[in-house]
Amino acid sequence: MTPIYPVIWRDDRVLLIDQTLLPTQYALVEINDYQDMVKAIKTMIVRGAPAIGVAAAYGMYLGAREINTQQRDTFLTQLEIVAQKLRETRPTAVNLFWAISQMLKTASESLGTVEEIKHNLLITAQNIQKQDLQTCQNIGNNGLEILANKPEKLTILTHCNAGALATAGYGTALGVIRSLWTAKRLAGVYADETRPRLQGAKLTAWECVQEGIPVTVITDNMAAHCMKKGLIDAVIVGADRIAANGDTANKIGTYGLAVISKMHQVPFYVAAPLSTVDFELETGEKIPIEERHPSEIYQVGHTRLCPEGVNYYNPAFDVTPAELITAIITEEKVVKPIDLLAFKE
Ligand SMILES: CSC[C@H]1O[C@H](OP(=O)(O)O)[C@H](O)[C@@H]1O
Repeated sequence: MTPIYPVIWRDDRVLLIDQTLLPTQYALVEINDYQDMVKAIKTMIVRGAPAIGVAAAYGMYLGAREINTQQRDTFLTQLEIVAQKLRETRPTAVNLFWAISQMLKTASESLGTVEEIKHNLLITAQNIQKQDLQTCQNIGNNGLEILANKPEKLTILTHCNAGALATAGYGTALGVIRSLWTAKRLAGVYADETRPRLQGAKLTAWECVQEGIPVTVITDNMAAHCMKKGLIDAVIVGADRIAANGDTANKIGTYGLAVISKMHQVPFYVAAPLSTVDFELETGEKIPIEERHPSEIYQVGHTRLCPEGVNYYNPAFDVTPAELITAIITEEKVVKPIDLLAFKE
């Protein structure tokens, strides 16, 4: 099985798997400048909290590469303009902002010439990518440890795509699923299609099929019925931003899934790197929720679903309160939401 890497640094440019074309077409998009990266994040060619963090880091390097000055202060001022354009792409996933701040930190702490700063920025972007891959593998192993304590194989329900495509590789929620599968502790996956952009039906299903993991795609409104029939042993989802108290922003529909999980006493796990925790936010109340274009609701492919004259509301995320979350699977360990603060530096 060839590992899936959504962001690739090769021959001095970035290649992105175009996730808007999957599963019917696998294509790599060449990104040569930071404006292309801004567009790629906005249009979700690359998506998923950690993946857009990695993409933004490379976007910062591509932007730095285009700055033609040897004056340090001028360079740093122009790099901030690149940072702001990348910040404005999508508001919810904190990994994007974390990665940009890591790149700016490298630039401001780098001594030497502007060329040396640019070199250090590339190294930082590559390290962010490498660290995220290792983080996902650690999340996978920690999830295996906490879940594989029963003799029978597990059936896991997941929402959206928190897989290799959403990270530097391996995945967070799907990272746990991959680790369970490798350890022969997994019976199969139920993947919510995840309206309106269908990341579950298109991307999670694609990843599972690539690895031969049995996957059942269901529409989002079937999850409660599946739990009532006893088909689901646990739910594992990703995260875009976690507040200090454990309230978690994730793809729209996650909150509802947490409520029905509670109702059916199905364990509900969030799998996420610590870089997804925003310790500046005490609770999830102030997590910025991205609203996307209504066409994502009223159109599927070239088919229009709704008549003219209809209003729309298209929040891309919702916030699951900490009390509905059984535990958060991080790269360090599995913690109760209330214990997250222990990781605050
Ligand atoms: C590894 S967490 C990925 C996270 O990001 C997704 O959102 P989007 O596809 O809009 O970028 C979704 O919330 C996933 O859980």
